[in-house]
Amino acid sequence: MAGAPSRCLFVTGPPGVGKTTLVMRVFEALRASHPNLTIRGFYTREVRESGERVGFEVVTLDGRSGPLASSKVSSPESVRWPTVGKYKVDVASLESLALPELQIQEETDLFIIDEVGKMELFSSAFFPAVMRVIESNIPVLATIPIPRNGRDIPGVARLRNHPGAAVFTLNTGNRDMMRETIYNHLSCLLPKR
Ligand SMILES: Nc1ncnc2c1ncn2[C@@H]1O[C@H](COP(=O)(O)OP(=O)(O)OP(=O)(O)O)[C@@H](O)[C@H]1O
Repeated sequence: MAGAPSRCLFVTGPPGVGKTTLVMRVFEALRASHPNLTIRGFYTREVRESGERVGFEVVTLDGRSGPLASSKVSSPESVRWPTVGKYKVDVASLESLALPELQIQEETDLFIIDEVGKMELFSSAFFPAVMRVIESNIPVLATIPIPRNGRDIPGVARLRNHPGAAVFTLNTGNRDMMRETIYNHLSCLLPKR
């Protein structure tokens, strides 16, 4: 007998392949087809100045945004912030936007988490909050980085190997088909309201 359909959908793939775009298109499509569902979460997007990438920001699905990381920040407190490449990570800003979105609430029908990556994992509260979502019975669509040299960053392997997880690896040739597959999968999983 076939098992229960996966409730935790993880989208992975190389940088720039279209993970955020896929997740946001699925979100928009679900919002149109299932207007009464409560979908919570956040995504991350680049911040560009004069064509140059200068950082990333966190955007909640209800449209609030704040910094995630920047190459331009120079405030005194930022001296102690963790860095990824040339970017300083504003953990407090991430936490203030993302953590409330990951609270388990009965009325939530779907969580969207873009992404569980190196920057987000500098927050010691972030991964436990993601695990609570994964271990709840609420469906989740999340993005995770592709393993480097065959290795996941710490923590991400726990998501990938979680019972009930399905991992979708994107490339430019399959991303449109994957979007359809994920939308259809979630449509079957979500309540009909
Ligand atoms: N299906 C698609 N068709 C055409 N262009 C796309 C598609 N998906 C993504 N793109 C384009 O590719 C670029 C990168 O997309 P996106 O930011 O979604 O990638 P990502 O995998 O989330 O990147 P990162 O790893 O940096 O977070 C964007 O300019 C986006 O418009």
